[in-house]
Amino acid sequence: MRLSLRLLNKILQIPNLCKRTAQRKESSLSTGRLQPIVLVHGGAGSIDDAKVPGIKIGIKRAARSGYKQLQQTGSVLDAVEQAVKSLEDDSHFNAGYGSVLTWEGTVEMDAAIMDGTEMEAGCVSLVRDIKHPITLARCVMEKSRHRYLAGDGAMQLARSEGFDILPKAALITEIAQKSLNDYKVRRNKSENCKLPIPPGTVGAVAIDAFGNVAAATSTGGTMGKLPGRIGDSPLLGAGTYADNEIGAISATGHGETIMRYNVASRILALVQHKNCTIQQAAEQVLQQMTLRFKETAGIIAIDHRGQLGIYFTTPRMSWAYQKGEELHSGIQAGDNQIEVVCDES
Ligand SMILES: NC(=O)C[C@H](N)C(=O)O
Repeated sequence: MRLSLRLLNKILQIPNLCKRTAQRKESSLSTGRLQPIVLVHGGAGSIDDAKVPGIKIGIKRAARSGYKQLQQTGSVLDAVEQAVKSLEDDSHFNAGYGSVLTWEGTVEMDAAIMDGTEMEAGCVSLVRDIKHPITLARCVMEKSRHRYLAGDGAMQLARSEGFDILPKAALITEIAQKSLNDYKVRRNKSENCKLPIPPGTVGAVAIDAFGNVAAATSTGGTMGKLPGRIGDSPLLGAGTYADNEIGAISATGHGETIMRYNVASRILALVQHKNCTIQQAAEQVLQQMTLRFKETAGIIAIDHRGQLGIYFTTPRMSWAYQKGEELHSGIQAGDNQIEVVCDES
């Protein structure tokens, strides 16, 4: 066992930067005394000041609606799905309604959901004309014999499971159309114009009182992407992951890099094998990724004891979480605004 861990660390080339703080605790599954938390993000990137107020409202609403769902059904999977649905409905975010457009002016969405208890997962890519790709991802997990469906096959499942298929262009907002037009103008002026990563991918992680965790991520991808392009969000171990023995993660940022660097797996490996806190692990992996690839990203994460990791190498990332009556939120490094909220239920 020792040998194989050493070997794994060598293969991953994990530097021993994190202190060994504690032995792994007994499974929290036996205690049932953790404080449930739902933590969400609304994408990492350069967020315009003008968009901040709307994003703040949407991100806090999503954390609260996921938390309420957790209280009602006790299911972390329901909680992350509900939080992400709330963000998919909100045009401030690049997921569901408000998704960015492909070079052809169409919407193609990716999503994944993962349950840390059974390590069950569902993923979809190249999904069109449905409001909630995250629910379709869950459907893949629960209703199909596969774990990942893309394109026509995913749409066929959506139809057979009774999803509303919206008229073409129903998910396209004026802002998304204008951003694509502007990008095409810039790109025509200079071939080298870098593909922008519009923030707004959304994600959620949650933990219940027993230490069960789940993760979910949903996105329209990158603006002006080629049709058929798939990002990191639906790839398990890159943009999304959950394992009750370690924790749950949702990532956002430059998908082509996050998938190559296997961001979620690397962070969880540091927590599991190096006794890093999830925050230390997130900082280390994202800083290394940014150094090596010159590309940026952000993550939200929760470990199996309910410790949080929130970190980004982009200028901003919107996030919020509810824990009991406390609603925490932020958008810039160092932010942590705390409000007390009371749910009527
Ligand atoms: N804004 C994002 O987070 C984009 C997403 N990671 C993708 O590459 O599809």
